[in-house]
Amino acid sequence: MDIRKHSFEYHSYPDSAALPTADLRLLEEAREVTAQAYAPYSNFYVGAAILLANGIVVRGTNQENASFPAGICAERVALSTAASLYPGVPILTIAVSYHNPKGSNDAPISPCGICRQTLSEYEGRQQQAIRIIMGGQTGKVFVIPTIRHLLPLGFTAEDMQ
Ligand SMILES: O=c1ccn([C@H]2C[C@H](O)[C@@H](CO)O2)c(=O)[nH]1
Ligand SMILES: [Zn+2]
Repeated sequence: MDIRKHSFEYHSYPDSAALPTADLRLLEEAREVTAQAYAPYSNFYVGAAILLANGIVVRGTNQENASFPAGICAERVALSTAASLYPGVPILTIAVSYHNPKGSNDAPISPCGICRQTLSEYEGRQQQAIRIIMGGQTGKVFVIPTIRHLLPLGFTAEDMQ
């Protein structure tokens, strides 16, 4: 038996003003697009903005449903849209933000388990890291260099070979 350990490094910025310009721009898009979310059940409005290698930004929002499990997160809406409109174009970075009208908006949120699995699949397919920027409307911002860090010991296509 041996003991193994996972740890990872990421950047934590005190607020978005400290971000490199391109990252700030992408986070601003994620913040902005929260206004297009359809979240009448949770009232938690999430926005995602994906920067593609061709320079195009694709945005997505959470889309809820009266049948709750049919709802889909902003990250997966943005990923599916990017892959459908620009197949084969690598994803460089995804920024995720939210608007929580009844609570606080000043801390980063991190993707749910299903989105981590989905993000991992896209990262695996393109064989190039996807960076992820997480931030609220204000406050601290985290920048994580690869999705791999968010899903240690994740299940992948290789496990079925
Ligand atoms: O990273 C996240 C976390 C939550 N949600 C959505 C799912 C649901 O519509 C609402 C509350 O969980 O926020 C996202 O879109 N992305
Ligand atoms: Zn999710």
